[in-house]
Amino acid sequence: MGTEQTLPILDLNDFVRGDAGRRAAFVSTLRDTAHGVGFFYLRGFGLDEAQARALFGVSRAFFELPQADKDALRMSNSPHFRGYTREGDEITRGQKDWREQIDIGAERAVLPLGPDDPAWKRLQGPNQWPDGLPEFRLRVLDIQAHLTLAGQQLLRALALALGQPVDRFDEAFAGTPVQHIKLIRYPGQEQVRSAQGVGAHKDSGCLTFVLQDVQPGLQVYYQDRWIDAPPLPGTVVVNLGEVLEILSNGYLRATLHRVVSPPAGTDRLSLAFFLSPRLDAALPELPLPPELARQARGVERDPRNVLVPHTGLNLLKGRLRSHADVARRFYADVLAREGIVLPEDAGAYN
Ligand SMILES: O=C(O)CCC(=O)C(=O)O
Ligand SMILES: [Fe+2]
Repeated sequence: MGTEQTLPILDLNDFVRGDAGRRAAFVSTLRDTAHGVGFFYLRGFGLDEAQARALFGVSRAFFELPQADKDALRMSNSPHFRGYTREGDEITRGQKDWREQIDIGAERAVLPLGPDDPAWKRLQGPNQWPDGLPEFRLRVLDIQAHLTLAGQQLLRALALALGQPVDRFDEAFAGTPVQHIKLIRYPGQEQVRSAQGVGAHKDSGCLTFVLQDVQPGLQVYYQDRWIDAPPLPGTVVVNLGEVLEILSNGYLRATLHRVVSPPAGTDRLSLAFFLSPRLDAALPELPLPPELARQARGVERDPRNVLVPHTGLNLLKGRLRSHADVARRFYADVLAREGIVLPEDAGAYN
């Protein structure tokens, strides 16, 4: 279980506004952390504590809506994988996850689709917003914008940390990157049949930011033990996904993590933000300098989730597997063409 060990804390202002010395120190700590535990707290990411509290205020207002109102926004309405998922409808490693959530992307119009256009173009489109909660939409889009900027800065620092030109990732993340938010509520243990808020997993994309309300529960697997990552005011937790691990031949680490359901009588709110390149971006290669290449660990590839060097295709494959109901309803042609077999119940989380 948890130990006294804590994750490093970085301040993004050191990189964005610092002098040469602070910038260099930030890049060096980021390199060690992203190669080591793969998880850290970040300050100075553009959102103050009051804004974070207000976000969780509207998040709670959403989850307290009558079940029928939430179900009206269910994800299976949306070919873009946006919307509400009930507790227990998501599975990680064969076990149900006990959390309810709403998935929200960038608010963009659907892309015009010709008969020969690739299926991943269907991922872009509008969100499903709750009626009567105008502040919900404002707060969520605001935090999406802040975390996107922070992510773009962090990627510049990561490029330097990996001995690349500072703009190595700029183009892939410019303009219309994929900005996927999940607002999540984990019910207390008296209401759930296991303590699995979300089972142990690695995130599949590039960068993940987790903003937590007041309840702990997030744990990170490092050096054969689970380290607690409780909420720390003024910070967001950042971790790396499998795409960065693969692009760096395992120099960067996508770390296993999970959420333990909160104690009986409580619940836990969090927001996870997954930043990926533009749908049409090819993933940039990272030829590492020799001193880093020597420390690259290689990648453990998961035969159930083979990554291809294209963002839209990768994301679509992950989403089809996670949300079988949406897949069957809107992507039957893709399932047939690609020979994808979905699990009977819900999809496997990835
Ligand atoms: O809720 C959290 O603290 C983390 C959620 C998470 O790891 C995920 O959704 O990928
Ligand atoms: Fe995760």
